Amino acid sequence: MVKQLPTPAAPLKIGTRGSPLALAQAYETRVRLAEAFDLPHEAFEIVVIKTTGDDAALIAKDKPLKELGGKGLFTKEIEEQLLDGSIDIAVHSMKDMPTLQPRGLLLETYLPREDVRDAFVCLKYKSLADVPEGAVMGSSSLRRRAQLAVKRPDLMLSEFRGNVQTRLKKLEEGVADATFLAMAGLTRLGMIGQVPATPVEVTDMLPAVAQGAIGIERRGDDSRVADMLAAIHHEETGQRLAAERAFLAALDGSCETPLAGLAELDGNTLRLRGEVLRPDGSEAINDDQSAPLEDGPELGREMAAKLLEQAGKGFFDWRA
Ligand SMILES: NCc1[nH]cc(CCC(=O)O)c1CC(=O)O
Repeated sequence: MVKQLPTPAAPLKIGTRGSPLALAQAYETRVRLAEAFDLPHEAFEIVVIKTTGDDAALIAKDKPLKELGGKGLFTKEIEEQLLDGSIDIAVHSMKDMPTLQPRGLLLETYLPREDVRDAFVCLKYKSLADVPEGAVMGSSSLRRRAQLAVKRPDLMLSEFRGNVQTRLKKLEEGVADATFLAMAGLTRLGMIGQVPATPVEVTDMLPAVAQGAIGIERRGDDSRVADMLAAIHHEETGQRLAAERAFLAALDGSCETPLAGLAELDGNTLRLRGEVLRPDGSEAINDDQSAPLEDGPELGREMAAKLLEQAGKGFFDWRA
């Protein structure tokens, strides 16, 4: 079969969730593809897919995500449509992606990574250090909750979710005094400067594995799409995520477990920082190692094994 580029008459279908951030990520993918192949934007159709995790009724309950069904909550319906050919590619926040994809699908194309840091978001105080004893922090992220519990055991924690706009509204309503959001999301939504957000250095709060990275999933046997995606793949982001996701996979974690990891490149050297925590903040174990770039995934696995060994008995009981 002759390989053909998409046309306005037969557009390539880009599947995405419908949240403002998910849409911004899908539009960015469309712009990069259109520019790489000098095609009109109409050659790419954005297809919005509702997932179980988007169900407003579930989100409103402010329950921990784990109780709502765990892995694949925001991806199952999208991957089904990718497998049955209703869409051709799917755009995801890599932070939310399990380390294994369903049979028949590949997730190996990454766009250039955004700011990896978390942002302290608060209408009253400039930084976490200014927050008075006993204040209420809103977060449903197990990682951020555990990291906060280590740093500021005096603060209260409340479940806090919804898209960025919803969370800001909750702050205005006084549901919580402050929260954390990823800088990447705020940047991609064009909200930097419009919301009271202060970046938190990674030495103060190590980000989630793959934070700030967009991944594009495809069918494994679709060579036309594979060739197209190769043109927009960002290799450095791929190398960093390979190390971080090897670390995550070896810890059997997901975005809903309290662990953090960040790989950075300096020439041909890859530096990996990793952290695992007890959910209540009573203990945090860290490591910081460097290796030749090509050994990134191996370093990720080794670091995971070392942290597991240090953690000792009972540390991971929260996973049961
Ligand atoms: N789990 C939700 C989620 N998944 C990706 C992002 C932000 C964008 C990113 O980190 O790439 C967010 C929201 C947040 O943490 O503020």
